Amino acid sequence: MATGTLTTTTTGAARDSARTTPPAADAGFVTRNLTRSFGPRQVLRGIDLEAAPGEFVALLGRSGSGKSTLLRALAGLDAEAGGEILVPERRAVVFQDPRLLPWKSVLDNVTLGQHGAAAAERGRAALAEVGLTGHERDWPKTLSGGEAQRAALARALVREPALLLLDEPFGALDALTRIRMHALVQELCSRHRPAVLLVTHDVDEAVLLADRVLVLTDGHISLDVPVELPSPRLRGDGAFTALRSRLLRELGIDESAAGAHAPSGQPPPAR
Ligand SMILES: Nc1ncnc2c1ncn2[C@@H]1O[C@H](COP(=O)(O)OP(=O)(O)OP(=O)(O)O)[C@@H](O)[C@H]1O
Repeated sequence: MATGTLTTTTTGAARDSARTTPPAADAGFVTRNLTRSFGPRQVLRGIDLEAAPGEFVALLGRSGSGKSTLLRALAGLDAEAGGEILVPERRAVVFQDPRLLPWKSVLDNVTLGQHGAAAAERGRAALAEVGLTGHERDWPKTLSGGEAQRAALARALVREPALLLLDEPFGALDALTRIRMHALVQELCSRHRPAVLLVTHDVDEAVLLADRVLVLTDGHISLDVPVELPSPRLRGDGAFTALRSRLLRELGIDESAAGAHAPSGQPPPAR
């Protein structure tokens, strides 16, 4: 998947401030001095980030640290964020709940906003990619939680995003479905190569899926580490465990309280 042209959004408080030089045009996304406050509380305190096209970045942080706030700013859903955001025009978001329109068929949800035979064909192809062939004419309420989330992924894919924003997309799924979704997202991302920002509270998930893991603490990126593990990545493998321990420490989570690595696929949350 090609990276789209980056669009610059200078938002919020920084709207009138001096503009900085645009980044290299091949960046996946860029933020400069990204800030966001809610009343007196400054949640994002000037975040500078840059991700390469096709890079899979996971964002960890304790509950309320501002992960979703950062993702919403990148999605263009927050007009009040301050600083500079450079993102491709073609971007898509998948949230924890699938947000399918109940009065539209699964296929019509996937192709929402797109019309004609070519759009329907792309929608059917995206549904096939997520294993939902045969469900095109179904109503969303007849899908299981995992199927609905796969439909939401298809809706994102059909837009051929250069940037895919995932906000705890597996959070509401049972352990087995979550493992299957991990495999599906890995496969789809290796095929389409969007830049990805995955917001999660799940340390194991971040280490399993990402090329790079960030930890958000007190409004700053307190840790930014590449995930350099042999493939396939195995929970319980020495390097996996070492990185997991480092991330848990950064999150201030007692490893014994977090438990051993979780073969059940239900890793400890960073809460
Ligand atoms: N619209 C809003 N109005 C007021 N406060 C908000 C708003 N959105 C977020 N916040 C506050 O900003 C902080 C960060 O919220 P955010 O949802 O980004 O955290 P998070 O790291 O994604 O948390 P979690 O892991 O629990 O989902 C929280 O204290 C939250 O209450």
